[in-house]
Amino acid sequence: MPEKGIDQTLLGARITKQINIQIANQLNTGILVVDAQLTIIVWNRFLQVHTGKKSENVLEQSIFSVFPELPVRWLSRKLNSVLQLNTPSFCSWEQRHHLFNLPHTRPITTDSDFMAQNCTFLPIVTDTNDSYICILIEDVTDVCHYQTQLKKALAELAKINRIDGLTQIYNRRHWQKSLEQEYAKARRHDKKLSLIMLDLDHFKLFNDNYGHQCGDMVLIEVSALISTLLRVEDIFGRYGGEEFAIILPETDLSGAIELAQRICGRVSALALTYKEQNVKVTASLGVAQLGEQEQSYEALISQADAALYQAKAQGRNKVFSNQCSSTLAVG
Ligand SMILES: Nc1nc2c(ncn2[C@@H]2O[C@H](COP(=O)(O)OP(=O)(O)OP(=O)(O)O)[C@@H](O)[C@H]2O)c(=O)[nH]1
Repeated sequence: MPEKGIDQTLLGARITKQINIQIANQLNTGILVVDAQLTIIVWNRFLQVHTGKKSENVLEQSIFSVFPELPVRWLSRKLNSVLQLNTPSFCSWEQRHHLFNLPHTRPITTDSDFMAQNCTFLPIVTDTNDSYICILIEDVTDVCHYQTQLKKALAELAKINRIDGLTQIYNRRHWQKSLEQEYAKARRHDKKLSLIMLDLDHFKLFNDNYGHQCGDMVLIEVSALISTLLRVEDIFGRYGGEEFAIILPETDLSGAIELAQRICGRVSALALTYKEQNVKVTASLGVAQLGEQEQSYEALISQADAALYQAKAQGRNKVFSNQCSSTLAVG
């Protein structure tokens, strides 16, 4: 009877071992077990398929000789802490895209030739008190690919949300939001803030005389030119059809007027051609500096707008500044 019991226990253990091996070989996850010296003890079919290395060629070998690409210092430290603390550890594809150079088998084009991996490091202690680490390598190439695509799409959407499609400068919504923030900053830190509103002169004539495409070309070229004249902190946006606006943080009125005059001169000197015809463009500009009396960013826009209106009324291709309700012609 006792002998039969021992036989059955041995048989049970053997069956359990075979079941475990078969499960390990059918899983779509790499299973790698190493001992305390980081020598490979278990190697499943997934790893055989993805490395092209059979178990007889890797068992009893150091993990670092089978995978020379592994970061030795980082992984040794990680595995040692798993052994010493007897707690699992994890490394996601977001931390390291892959640890093991296993080629991915997807027909999709991804940023890497290798399979993205989530790796789990599990401590195993046997009843004879021997320590091992089971490394599970999960193929997350699809997750990584679609998340990367999603991130790119979201970044593109965020850009579309901020950028004017025609001129590639900030659109009105983003520009106005920026002005609101700059206004609050200027008020909080008692800093200077100026604004330039710019409107192309008789712009309707470009469309009427040469067609809408010519009008679009003028808008693109003028905004590209102005972009080259600004500092990185300046915030340039398309306010309306042929109206542009520039926020000038930490800039006083004289600095803003100087810039506006430079822009006015450079726009009128712009040599544009459309279908072999010379196209002449000029702009009118209104400048305002934030003063005590403006209680909102909208009030600052109104000041610059009033100055722009004066520039138009006084014959165009001019810079006007409006401060403390006195209008000053500067162009
Ligand atoms: N091609 C083109 N035209 C636009 C665009 N947005 C607005 N416009 C045109 O810009 C013109 C603006 O005309 P107006 O507001 O009369 O101003 P203006 O002709 O520039 O005259 P002043 O501002 O008084 O000098 C209109 O004909 C609009 O159709 C655009 O994206 N592309």
